[in-house]
Amino acid sequence: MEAAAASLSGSNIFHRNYRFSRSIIRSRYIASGSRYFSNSDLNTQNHSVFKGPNLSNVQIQKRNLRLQTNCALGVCTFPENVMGSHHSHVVEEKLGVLLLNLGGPETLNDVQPFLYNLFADPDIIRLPRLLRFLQRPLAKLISVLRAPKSKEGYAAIGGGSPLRKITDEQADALRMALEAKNVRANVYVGMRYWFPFTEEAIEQIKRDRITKLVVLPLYPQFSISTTGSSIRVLQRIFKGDAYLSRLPVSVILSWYQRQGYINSMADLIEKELGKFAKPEEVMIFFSAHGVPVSYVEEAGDPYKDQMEECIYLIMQELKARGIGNDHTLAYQSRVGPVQWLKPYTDEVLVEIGQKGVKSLLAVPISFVSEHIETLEEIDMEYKHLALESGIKNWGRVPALGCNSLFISDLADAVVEALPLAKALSASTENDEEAEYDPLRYLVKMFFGSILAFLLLLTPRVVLAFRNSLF
Ligand SMILES: C=CC1=C(C)c2cc3[nH]c(cc4nc(cc5[nH]c(cc1n2)c(C)c5CCC(=O)O)C(CCC(=O)O)=C4C)c(C)c3C=C
Ligand SMILES: [Fe+2]
Repeated sequence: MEAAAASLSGSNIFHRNYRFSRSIIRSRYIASGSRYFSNSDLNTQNHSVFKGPNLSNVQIQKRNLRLQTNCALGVCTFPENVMGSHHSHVVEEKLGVLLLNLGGPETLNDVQPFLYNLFADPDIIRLPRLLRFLQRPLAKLISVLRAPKSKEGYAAIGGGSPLRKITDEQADALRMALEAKNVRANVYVGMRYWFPFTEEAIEQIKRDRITKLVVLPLYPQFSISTTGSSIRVLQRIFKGDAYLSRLPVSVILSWYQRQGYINSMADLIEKELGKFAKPEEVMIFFSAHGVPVSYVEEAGDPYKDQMEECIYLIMQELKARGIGNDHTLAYQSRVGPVQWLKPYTDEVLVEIGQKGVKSLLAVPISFVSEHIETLEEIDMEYKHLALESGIKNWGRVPALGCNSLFISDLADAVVEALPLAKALSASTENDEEAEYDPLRYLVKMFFGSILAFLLLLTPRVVLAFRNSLF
């Protein structure tokens, strides 16, 4: 988020279907094709100067357009809450930082309702508009079917997700890092699918009479399914709320390109490489959480591009330190019968094992806390698969968690976002979401359940789900 919010005009850089249109976000994504980053727009060190290998001018131009999504939102105001700054305001400024995260079940009994919340999210299962009435019945069905497999995973890591505890620790660490930079702030945690829900965090923010808010999703790269989904929730909550719609807010959409984050990832990799007998022979294996291909190709999700750039930047940093190992990127954790981003982690592990790679360092890249997909999927399933496929020496980079360089960099990101805070003044024009009507909801649920049930009896669907869900 080292970018400033330059001109906030025009259409959306997410092409075609995916639009944050009815939202706070729409008008603030920068889209003017002719506008390239100027030095005053961005910290050019990490953005306009960056050139990936073998990119044509058109690609670079496209890439720069995409990079503009990294800009924080809003303009003006000043860091009144920076301790020691002088101002003549009568109302005392109270800064809030809202950390957004996914959330995870804390007990095995939470698993099915957690999965229901996840699959009921239209940014996770993206149904065509005409079929949206099926969302909740489908979510119910899929969550019930998926729960046994998920429960096994959570049982294997101690009976629940560690995400809440880790995120709370990160919130605390961030508050202290801000304080060390003379910025006093309340730091809140808002989860998308489990407690403490984003709605609860916002309620607390209102009770605390926060006067300026920085929203910081704990996902380094932007995806429709993660940051995008959480921002939609914020839009819904802010809309129509007199206090919230006037609250100056700055949203940090992605921060994978920040030097502090890149350096702390490089530090972790360098340290883990040092544990191998022959560090230079180790393949660095980045494993990112996948998303369905349609997100990227049809909905314009910048996730894949940002992931590739992120890895490029980390490898550049390692190269600058004299570390020139081979590396590769693959995508893990696919769910359901659709195509996900390739290559798939499990397939690549087998392939490189068979090709004779003997030492491998797994680097989880899309998330900054330990969770089921690092502790169970990578540490157990993928490690087993890799060793079976001929890899002899296995290592895994820990998630960043409360790494002090990393947290300090997040604190810098917050400070940089402060002057960009702007009231979101939610617009209701063209609102797609129908007002809540209980009768309409019941009718939808009834017919939706019947349809979902019939759909599930279709032999093709039965087969697809059996292979991919359980
Ligand atoms: C950047 C990170 C993530 C992306 C992108 C993402 C997309 C995505 N996820 C699912 C389905 C599931 N995800 C689940 C757990 C889960 N997902 C992420 C991160 C991203 N998801 C994390 C960190 C976690 C773990 C949370 C925890 O409890 O520790 C699960 C539940 C676990 C399981 O059953 O495997 C599901 C299901 C989809 C469909 C999707 C994109 C469309
Ligand atoms: Fe996920």
